[in-house]
Amino acid sequence: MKAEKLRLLKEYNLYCITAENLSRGRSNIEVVEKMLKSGVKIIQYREKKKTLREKLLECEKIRQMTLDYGCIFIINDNIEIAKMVLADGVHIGQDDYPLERVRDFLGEEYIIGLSTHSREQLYDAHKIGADYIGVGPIFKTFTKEDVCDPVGFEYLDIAVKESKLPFVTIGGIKENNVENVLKRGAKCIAMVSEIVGAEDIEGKGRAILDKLNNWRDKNENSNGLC
Ligand SMILES: Cc1ncc(COP(=O)(O)OP(=O)(O)O)c(N)n1
Ligand SMILES: Cc1ncsc1CCOP(=O)(O)O
Ligand SMILES: [Mg+2]
Repeated sequence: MKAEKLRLLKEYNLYCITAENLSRGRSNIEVVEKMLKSGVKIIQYREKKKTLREKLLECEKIRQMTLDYGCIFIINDNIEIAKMVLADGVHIGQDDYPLERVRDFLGEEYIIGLSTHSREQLYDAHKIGADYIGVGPIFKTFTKEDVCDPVGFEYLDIAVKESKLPFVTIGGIKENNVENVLKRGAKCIAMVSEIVGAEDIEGKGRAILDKLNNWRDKNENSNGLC
């Protein structure tokens, strides 16, 4: 079950993250509905400003919606909400609860993703039992308030060569620069503002999924990896 979900993170895929403040007046629920209709298979709920009660109510709804569409549901930071709504997993950063404690709290079936910004953190993530890692921010981004400097392609190249875990590339990635990231070997791509800020979220999601699928077909066929 978990292995099947993790396969989605290993493949060419679009990993969509919510941000109501960038959603042009649309609610997280409306945005998630559109993401799901576009065919996205991994959604993270990331919400920094709402109360726990508000977040729980939204996550309960999104849990049901993602189950209806066969989409993985990851919750950022709020590990207790993830347990309450039976999400598929959580995403934590270097300053959040230690991964070992999160694993104790959630158990083996939950997916735990960990943000990494350096080779040292990548190896640590393997050691402490992360299921996948975040690699970024690749480019400059204004979406995250306390973001560190971009790690650029230098760390992405390390992750491509040395990560034994699935990795999700994040930070400043858009429809018009995603190929630069794919060229370095990234497969699972996270986007926030590009998706939630699009006038036509469904169209934008489909266009990026098409781009990833075309890239996969072209490159995996020519490498004889299919
Ligand atoms: C897929 C993915 N990668 C990185 C992050 C960032 O997590 P974190 O460093 O904990 O920062 P916040 O998102 O909590 O501000 C992420 N959320 N998802
Ligand atoms: C949550 C997060 N973690 C690292 S960069 C980032 C935000 C990425 O947002 P965008 O895709 O809009 O640049
Ligand atoms: Mg965090």
